[in-house]
Amino acid sequence: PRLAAARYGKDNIRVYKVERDEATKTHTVYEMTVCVLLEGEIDVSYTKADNSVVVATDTMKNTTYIMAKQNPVHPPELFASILGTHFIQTYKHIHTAHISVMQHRWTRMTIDGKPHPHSFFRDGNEKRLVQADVIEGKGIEVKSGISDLLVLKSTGSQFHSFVRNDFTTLPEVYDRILSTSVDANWNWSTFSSLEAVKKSVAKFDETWSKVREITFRLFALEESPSVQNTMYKMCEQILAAQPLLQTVDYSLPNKHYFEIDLSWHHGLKNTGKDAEVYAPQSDPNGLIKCTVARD
Ligand SMILES: O=c1[nH]c(=O)c2nn[nH]c2[nH]1
Repeated sequence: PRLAAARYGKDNIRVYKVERDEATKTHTVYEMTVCVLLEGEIDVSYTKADNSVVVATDTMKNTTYIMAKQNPVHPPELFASILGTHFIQTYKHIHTAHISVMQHRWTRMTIDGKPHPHSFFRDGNEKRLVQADVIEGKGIEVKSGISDLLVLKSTGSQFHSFVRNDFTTLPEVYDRILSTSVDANWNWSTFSSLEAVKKSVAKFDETWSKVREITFRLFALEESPSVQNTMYKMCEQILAAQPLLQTVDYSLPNKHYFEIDLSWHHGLKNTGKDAEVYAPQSDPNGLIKCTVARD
């Protein structure tokens, strides 16, 4: 047998950083979970028990904290690129660094109508994601994303005219609840170096905001004929908004809410246009995926 592939590192490195503005006494906080996985001339550590090539995963954890201290941790695309570049520059036998960053939400509190200088709350389970693959001799491949952005609309969604046969029971519907948890990713054209990432640094927050805005607007405003069509339109608009993106992909679970027929209770109407009380379903759920390319 031969070692066909190998990468190793430290996962679930939790990092918090506070930036203190001395002039305004305002703090900004960031919290993220980092994964570092390295590739290179490391085979002998697997095949020959030769640890001379092993950068300990503990060292990677230490390095992550030091780099977070000495560099900006936001936007996460920049920090991931800095961290990955450090590894391939510092260890000549390491040729690829896979860095993933999951940024958690700390949204500033508004107290008496004013943004509070150092108080925040976790407004949702939504995460901002980055996967940066720093590849020696090639450049930096950056994939940005959001996950766990849970949305619901109480009408403005339909699903009909689908295949109907002797396996089909789903009724045609012209007015339904639509709920999903958005996992979206957008892939940047390869950056030639860390310098190129730094030149584009303003684009990362800008694009993340644009993706959220487009997702919310289309979700809310579209009379959705299906999850498929609405997510395709989101991807189209995101590609149009940022020329540096090559592909956009969405993965949307369909979180179903079933009508409850209560007519057995003295004829109580609660279906169709009279439906008000529904049974949210945890499973099974639809799962609709797509990748849209620019070309
Ligand atoms: O938007 C939808 N797409 C589908 O493919 C589907 N299948 N059942 N319900 C559905 N809703």
